Amino acid sequence: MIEAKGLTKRYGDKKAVDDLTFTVRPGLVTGFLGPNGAGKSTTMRMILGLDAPTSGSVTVNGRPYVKAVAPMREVGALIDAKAIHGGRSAYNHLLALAQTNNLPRRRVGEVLELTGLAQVAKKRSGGFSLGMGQRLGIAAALLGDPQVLMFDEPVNGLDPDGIRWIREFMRTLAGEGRTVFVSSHLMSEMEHTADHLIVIGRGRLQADCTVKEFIDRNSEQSVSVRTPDPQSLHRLLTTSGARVEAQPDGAMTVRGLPPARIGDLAFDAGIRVHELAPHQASLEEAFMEMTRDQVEYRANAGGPSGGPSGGQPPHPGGGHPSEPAPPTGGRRRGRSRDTDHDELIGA
Ligand SMILES: Nc1ncnc2c1ncn2[C@@H]1O[C@H](COP(=O)(O)OP(=O)(O)OP(=O)(O)O)[C@@H](O)[C@H]1O
Repeated sequence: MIEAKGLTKRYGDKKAVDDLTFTVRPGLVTGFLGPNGAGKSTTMRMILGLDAPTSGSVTVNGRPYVKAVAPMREVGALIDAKAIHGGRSAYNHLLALAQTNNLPRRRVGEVLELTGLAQVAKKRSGGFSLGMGQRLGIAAALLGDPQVLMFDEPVNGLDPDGIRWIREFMRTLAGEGRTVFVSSHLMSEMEHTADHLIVIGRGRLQADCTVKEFIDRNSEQSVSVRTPDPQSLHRLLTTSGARVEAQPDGAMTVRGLPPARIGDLAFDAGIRVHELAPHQASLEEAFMEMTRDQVEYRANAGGPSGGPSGGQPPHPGGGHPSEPAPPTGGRRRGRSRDTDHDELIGA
């Protein structure tokens, strides 16, 4: 269990983390979401005792993590998978960690098996693909068989197989009763992985709820309707209080009325309906809606973002650019998820 109370971190006059209070519970995958610069990495660093809070506190299993007697048995963390000695084999890397942390040698073999690295255990880790590197980072996190696991952007840059593997692995770890806390900017990924969400924006807590609650609160359901008589239905629905938007493919998107009411109104007016399809917003759409005023860095139309890329590990000693981005316009649709999101968060 991770508990933050009034957790605050200031850098000069900037509050990177601002009065965060939340609990990350065992047996669940808790997604930690926020646009670039929201304060996710700073929060994770404070949980691990790598940064000291300006005020407030955070505990792991009831104690500040720096006071843990056997740190690797309490928390396993994947913060920067590239932080390994490339000349060492996976086996030797894990063995060195086990020996310096007083963990049994047999755990090395066990975590290599668990993460599917047993076959390549004797190969130099410098030659590993990104996905194998992530597996090795996860193997290291599991070495002490900890109850609490923290992953900072674990699927960043992975191919679909690698993403699926990590997703299923996290679900298994939570299924074993462990606390799994994972930051990500890939909303579509979190939608399938997380049970619970903690969302922050500009350092402040924005939401602490289930994925479904978050979507319900931050998006409006719409209904796609097709009819051979669009003009009449458009008029009817508008006079009944709906907002109707004609789509280029002939369908209309209706907001403000539930599907059953739309069907009843059309039936009563003798208007045929050929399609009536409710659209549930995705987590990404709900997230965009909620955080559109809180995005700190964004790609310029003419070039790459001045901000850091999503999923960067903590910024050792280096500051971010400090230009706040202006609020975006309305919600945009009909584009690829990743393009849309990357542009918004400046990844
Ligand atoms: N060492 C530092 N010195 C000064 N400012 C910092 C430092 N580290 C972080 N910040 C600032 O704190 C804020 C939060 O940064 P943080 O890296 O925690 O956000 P994040 O949500 O993890 O974003 P990203 O996904 O870009 O890593 C940003 O405005 C950043 O500029």
